[in-house]
Amino acid sequence: MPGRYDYDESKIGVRPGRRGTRPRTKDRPAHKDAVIGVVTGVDRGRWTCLVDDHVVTAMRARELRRSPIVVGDRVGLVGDTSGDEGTLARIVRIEERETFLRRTADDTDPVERVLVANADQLAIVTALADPEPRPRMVDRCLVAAYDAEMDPLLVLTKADLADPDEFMQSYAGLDVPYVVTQVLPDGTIEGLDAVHERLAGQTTVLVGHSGVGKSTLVNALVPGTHRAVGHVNAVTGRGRHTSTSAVALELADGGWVIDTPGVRSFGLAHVDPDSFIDHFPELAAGTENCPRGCSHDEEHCALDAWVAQGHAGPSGAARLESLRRLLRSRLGTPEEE
Ligand SMILES: Nc1nc2c(ncn2[C@@H]2O[C@H](COP(=O)(O)OP(=O)(O)OP(=O)(O)O)[C@@H](O)[C@H]2O)c(=O)[nH]1
Ligand SMILES: [Zn+2]
Repeated sequence: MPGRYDYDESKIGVRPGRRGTRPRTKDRPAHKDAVIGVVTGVDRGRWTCLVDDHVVTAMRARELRRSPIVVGDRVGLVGDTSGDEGTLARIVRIEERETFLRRTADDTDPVERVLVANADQLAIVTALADPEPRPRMVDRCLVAAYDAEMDPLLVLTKADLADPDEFMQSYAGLDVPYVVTQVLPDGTIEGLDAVHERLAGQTTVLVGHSGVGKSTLVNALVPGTHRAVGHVNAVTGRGRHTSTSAVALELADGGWVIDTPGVRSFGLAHVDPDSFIDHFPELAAGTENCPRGCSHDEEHCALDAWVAQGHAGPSGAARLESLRRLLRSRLGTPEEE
């Protein structure tokens, strides 16, 4: 399956880089010469875009001044799109996003932000020890993935330090796929093949707290990227904040990984609780008897009876508990993690 960043002419309606072949429809954008690129990096007012197979640096047109343009966005580019040294193209439009990962405004950041566009998988990287896993953060990431209509994947690192079974027990009620990795004494990563398999052909955003081994993983997945590998601070258990801006990296066997060093957690106030009931189909039908506006985490919720009557199968109770945990995680703040 092609990744979302591969050009699909049926969707975009233009042939990137080839002029004069686009259909002349009446809602044709103003910039008829624009070529389509994919944003792979953003740094201080400059966007790095991939156009066909070459890299173009671009600025944002004045009329888009207020529009966030994020990694993964497909954009229309005009001006010098040669990508030659010293050239600068101009982004004149943003194509409609298929998905977007966002976070709500919170105490530390007053603006709701789109973090990454058009990705289809969210890999939540968690060390099994050093630093200790943070289940609340994982739950919040799961909710963010559901909200963004992205598939979650748990990547459990440092299996040399702790057994994954205990951690995974708390996810028994959720059908979240997971892979387990560990760095071997010779520096190779056990479990890397399984990670490759999960990432192949997908556009995957990697999130995780500092020090979990995310950079180590990215360097192994995309050799030659040289993501800075930090050291876990013995006192705080946190790694150094060594890398700063999100970047999309192409996998050799198809697909993309997007590393998001700045993203450690999600404010989730924007998330509609009804949006993730859909991820629990065997419970969703049971909500029909709920009182109007039921939060599904209250006394009169009909789901308790639904599960007790066996409608949700043998794992119904565990699933309901997981659903409620996610519902509650939405109400907390990232600071409580
Ligand atoms: N024991 C053990 N250590 C690991 C493993 N993977 C990574 N590490 C170490 O964990 C530390 C942090 O790894 P990084 O790859 O820098 O972690 P990160 O998540 O990218 O952290 P930041 O760069 O701070 O965002 C480094 O000292 C790594 O060598 C593993 O599987 N086992
Ligand atoms: Zn309910």
